[in-house]
Amino acid sequence: MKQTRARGTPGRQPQVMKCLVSTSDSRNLRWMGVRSRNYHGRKKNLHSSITQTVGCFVSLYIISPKLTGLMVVMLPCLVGAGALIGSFLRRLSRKAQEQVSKATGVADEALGNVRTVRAFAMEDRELEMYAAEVEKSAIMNEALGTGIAVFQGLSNIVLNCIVLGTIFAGGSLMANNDMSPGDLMSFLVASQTVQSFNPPINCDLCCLLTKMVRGISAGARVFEYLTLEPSIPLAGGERIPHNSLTGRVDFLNIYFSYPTRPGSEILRNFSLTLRPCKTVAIVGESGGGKSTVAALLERFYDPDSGVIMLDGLDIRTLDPSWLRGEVIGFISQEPVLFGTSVMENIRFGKPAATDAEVVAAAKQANAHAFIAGFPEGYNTVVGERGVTLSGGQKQRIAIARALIKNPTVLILDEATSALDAESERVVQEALDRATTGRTVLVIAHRLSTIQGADIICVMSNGRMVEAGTHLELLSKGGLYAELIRRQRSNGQN
Ligand SMILES: Nc1ncnc2c1ncn2[C@@H]1O[C@H](COP(=O)(O)OP(=O)(O)OP(=O)(O)O)[C@@H](O)[C@H]1O
Repeated sequence: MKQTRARGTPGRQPQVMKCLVSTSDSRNLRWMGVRSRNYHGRKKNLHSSITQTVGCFVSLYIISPKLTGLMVVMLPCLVGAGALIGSFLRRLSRKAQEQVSKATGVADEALGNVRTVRAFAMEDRELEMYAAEVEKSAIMNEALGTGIAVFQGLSNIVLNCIVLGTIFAGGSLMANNDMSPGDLMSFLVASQTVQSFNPPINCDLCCLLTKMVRGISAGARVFEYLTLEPSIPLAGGERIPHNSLTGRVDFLNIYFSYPTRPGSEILRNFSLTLRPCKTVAIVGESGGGKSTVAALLERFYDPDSGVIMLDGLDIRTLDPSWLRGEVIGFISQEPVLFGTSVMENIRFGKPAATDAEVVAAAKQANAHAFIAGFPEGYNTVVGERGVTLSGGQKQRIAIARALIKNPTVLILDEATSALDAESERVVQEALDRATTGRTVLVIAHRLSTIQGADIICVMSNGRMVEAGTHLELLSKGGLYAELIRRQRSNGQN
């Protein structure tokens, strides 16, 4: 009896029963492979545990060959049934894990491409997609949790029945004088040694508690982010009726520094007017603040002082989701595509677009021919971030995505600078077609691409230092002429 109490808490329910029950819990989990990492962690103790178990069975056989025989017959049946249910739960667990990865993938893609998502005012749709994936994951994990709970409960009942069955069978043997009371007690005590193969349940509870504490602290950070309010609201404000929108944009005396670098002023007293249906190009040295002008127009940030107006209205009074989703089209140097089909990528610009509208936008962007050449046409999946497409193809899909919403204002942020000469020609052709009849802001490094712009603005240190047509600026012999000279001497056009 002394030995029986050695591993448990004295004075609690019969030790043999407790040991067998606790054995069942850890064994259940191991059968299911749910705690396979812990199992591998205990590999070192495996040899000694096996030796202990074999020794235990030998002792049981010496005490009562009949009871041991009964145990040897019953155990494989139970292990078999457990393995079957365990493999089912493992499959369920794998599917639940895959679903969690899928949900994480959706979030990862949306957060990784947050500028594109915001530029198309698609935050709500991305949120809905993520919520749907998380919901599926929750359902699967609930089913898995229920499965594990039912399995554990059943196992505990079965193992308790084994103890009772052993006592019953032992009692019958005692009645026939085939076994002494002492032998039965020894048999019950020896059988508990099997549990040394597995840690007791309180160890599982400790692990669970540790995980819970870790989960709570990790969750606190998530909730912290969830309660953050964007400094610029995503929606709400005035909208200008489409038929009266001209697309005139005025930047008036803008001063701006990024919130993360409050001391460094990127734009200083910057003023610029984009006239309806005209193309304005911004050029200048790298880091001069050209892309920042586009970011302010998209209202990714608000200026520290000064006003940006659309058709005479301060854009801070306008609905940001309408401004980004319907008025402004944005094409960047590195087109960001999502890991869905070509059709869905183009439709990202206008979720309600029909298939015919998608095809029309693709034709306008010089993309229809190569898309139609794919075996699956518009249903071709472009891979994560469009890896299965060339730079020029990705850019033309991005142009189609921007054009499908028929934007009044189009921003091209170095849209062809990452392309080779041939791709640039095809993309430029698409852009020339796309810019007709819209207010266009072009940000360019390669000066050869903007020589036809109605106005070219030259920026330096956050200010506009020159403005005029290509010929006017060349004849002026200022910074623009110097930039042209530098590019020519570097072998660029
Ligand atoms: N999100 C940001 N947070 C803080 N600083 C930024 C951020 N984005 C840009 N900057 C800084 O603002 C300055 C202007 O950047 P911007 O991208 O507007 O220049 P650019 O003229 O477009 O340059 P390039 O021609 O190289 O693209 C740079 O010094 C840059 O480091």
